[in-house]
Amino acid sequence: MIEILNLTKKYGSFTALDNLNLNIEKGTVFGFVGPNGAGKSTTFSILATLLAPTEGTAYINGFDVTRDPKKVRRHIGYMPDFFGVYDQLKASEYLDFYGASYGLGPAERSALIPQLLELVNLSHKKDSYVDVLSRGMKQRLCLARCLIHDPEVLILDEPASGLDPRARIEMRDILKELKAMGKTIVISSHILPELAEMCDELGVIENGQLVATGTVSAIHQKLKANKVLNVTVLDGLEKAIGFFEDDPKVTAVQLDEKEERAFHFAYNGTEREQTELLEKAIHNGIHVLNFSEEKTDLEDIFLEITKGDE
Ligand SMILES: Nc1ncnc2c1ncn2[C@@H]1O[C@H](COP(=O)(O)OP(=O)(O)OP(=O)(O)O)[C@@H](O)[C@H]1O
Repeated sequence: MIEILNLTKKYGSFTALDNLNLNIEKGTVFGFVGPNGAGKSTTFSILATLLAPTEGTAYINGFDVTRDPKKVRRHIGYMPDFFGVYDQLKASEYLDFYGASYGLGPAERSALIPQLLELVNLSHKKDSYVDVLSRGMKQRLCLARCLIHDPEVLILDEPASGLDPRARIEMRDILKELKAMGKTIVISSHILPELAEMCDELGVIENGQLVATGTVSAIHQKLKANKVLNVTVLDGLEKAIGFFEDDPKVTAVQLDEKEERAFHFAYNGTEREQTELLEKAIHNGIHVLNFSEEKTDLEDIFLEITKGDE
């Protein structure tokens, strides 16, 4: 559905996107995550046909964003990270205006607009002026605007930014509904846990390069290969450290600063090898009080993947 091929964007001598390659299948919710300035908006602007790449291109539904921008636009709904709303219009008039600019007739618009307002939970605000809506409501109205021509692909640049937790949940639920409707959704955020909840696949972007792609669990798994194990012993700390240091899959053994008798190390063995290591330790007379894996949450993973960023 979306194919990104060798996409590169330079601003003068600065490379904002560096040879991006990616395939996104129909019906996928794909999350682009990366720190500020990583290149998310640049990628989205190119996909939305608003910015020309320096090299490479992207295809949406088979149409080239550089050669066939008009056709591409028919297939996409784009929500930029910053958008203006017209303050002299009511919510329903705002959608009516956009519907008309997409060439929908009056009858079609008056049938569609209540449905869209309902989808984004704004039916009760149809007669409110757009400029007095809350930020979350404005974001949802903007999302409704993106849907007016029933595009197959939605390109949403940080749709949940600046929203409070409740508004985020509302936005997430709406995206779930859109996924259930079969839309292909590309969404960006610099908050990994927020994206992980609603995406099928993730691409981590840093300094214009895709540094990891895959399902949320695959990315998790990949990083878990370098897990950290914590060990506390009842006594014989030195003997215990010596024992673990001898294992070829153990590296970087370090004493715990906060707890006596405790240390941790990086471990790249499998789960089975990990259980065998514990059995062997006990067999060798190490009095193990605690043997546990340090929990890495998604934030840690994000920091780990993007640790090259300043
Ligand atoms: N018009 C421009 N001229 C020069 N540099 C630009 C321009 N637009 C973006 N950049 C630079 O390109 C890089 C990528 O910017 P981009 O807006 O794509 O990042 P982003 O991942 O969307 O960041 P954020 O999360 O802060 O929105 C940044 O270093 C930015 O300063």
